[in-house]
Amino acid sequence: MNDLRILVVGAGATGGYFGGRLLQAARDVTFLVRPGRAKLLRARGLRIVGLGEETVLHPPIVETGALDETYDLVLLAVKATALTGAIDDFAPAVGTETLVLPFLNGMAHIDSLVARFGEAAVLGGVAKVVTTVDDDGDIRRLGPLQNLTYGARAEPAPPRLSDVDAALTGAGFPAARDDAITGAMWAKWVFIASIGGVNALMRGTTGDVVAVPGGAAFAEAVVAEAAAVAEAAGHPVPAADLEATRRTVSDPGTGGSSLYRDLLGGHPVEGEQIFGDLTARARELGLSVPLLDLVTLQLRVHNHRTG
Ligand SMILES: NC(=O)C1=CN([C@@H]2O[C@H](COP(=O)(O)OP(=O)(O)OC[C@H]3O[C@@H](n4cnc5c(N)ncnc54)[C@H](OP(=O)(O)O)[C@@H]3O)[C@@H](O)[C@H]2O)C=CC1
Ligand SMILES: CC(C)(CO)C(=O)C(=O)O
Repeated sequence: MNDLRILVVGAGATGGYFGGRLLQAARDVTFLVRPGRAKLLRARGLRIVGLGEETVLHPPIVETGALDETYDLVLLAVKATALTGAIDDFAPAVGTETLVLPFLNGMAHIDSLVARFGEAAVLGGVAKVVTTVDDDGDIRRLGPLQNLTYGARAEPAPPRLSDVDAALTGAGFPAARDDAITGAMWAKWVFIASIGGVNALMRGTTGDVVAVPGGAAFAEAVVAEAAAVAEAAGHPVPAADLEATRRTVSDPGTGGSSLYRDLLGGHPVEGEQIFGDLTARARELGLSVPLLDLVTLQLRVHNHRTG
């Protein structure tokens, strides 16, 4: 598996960004997209814009339903709300040697992927990037953060992981293998539940929230609830990561999460996967998480209203 053949499932904010960068670095990348996105990509190209950049790429694309070969690596970059359909759509790309690396926030997707493709095929992954699909359909960077970590969720790591390393590193964004990827995914989950919870409950950026009396204490209380669940579940967030999360939610300059952008845009949000799952685990572990329960309920109402 020297020249790794990569299928990026979803050419949205994360898949379009990291897949686009890999393409720029001359990796063998194909995008699996649905018909609407295919039409737009053919018409405009895949554009990465913002922060002074206007890159236009013309990636190879395959439309869902037309996949007729397997790939070495699948980068899964769909929202959790689209996961079930996406699994069916990319399944023909998964052969006996294929590895699947998901970018999704939360943890629930791992169970769905393992149930379909088996333990050995599914890597853990943490994507950090501040991008959105703008009104023109372009991938718009809203901030400089960009990095990707990935790794085997259990020992022994698949030997093919070194090929994944070779493909993902040195491609224009920081990328690194993490041998404790499950812990890293939990740490990211706590981070995204904290920032997303603060945004969703207060309908403001963390900057808006910490600007008012009581805002910083509220933000701290959301972080504490999320961190307590991770700890009780056996995945305590390392002190440095927790400190970074606390700093981020108390920083007046911090914007909003992708969940908050979806919420403001009136789109369905990943409420069950980021909050419902966390609060269900809290209940099983005998923890009380009243703020996270409120976020869960609020996002259920939002998703019910937006259909
Ligand atoms: N945006 C961000 O800044 C970050 C997001 N994340 C996480 O990454 C994950 C992906 O989010 P994000 O990239 O933002 O989502 P987007 O909605 O921007 O992109 C998802 C893309 O997946 C496509 N898609 C859905 N179903 C299928 C399918 N069956 N086959 C092919 N393509 C499909 C959608 O295409 P269509 O146009 O057809 O609907 C859409 O373009 C989420 O879990 C999110 O929480 C993590 C870090 C940062
Ligand atoms: C960490 C952050 C805020 C950016 O990667 C994110 O994951 C999101 O917006 O969903």
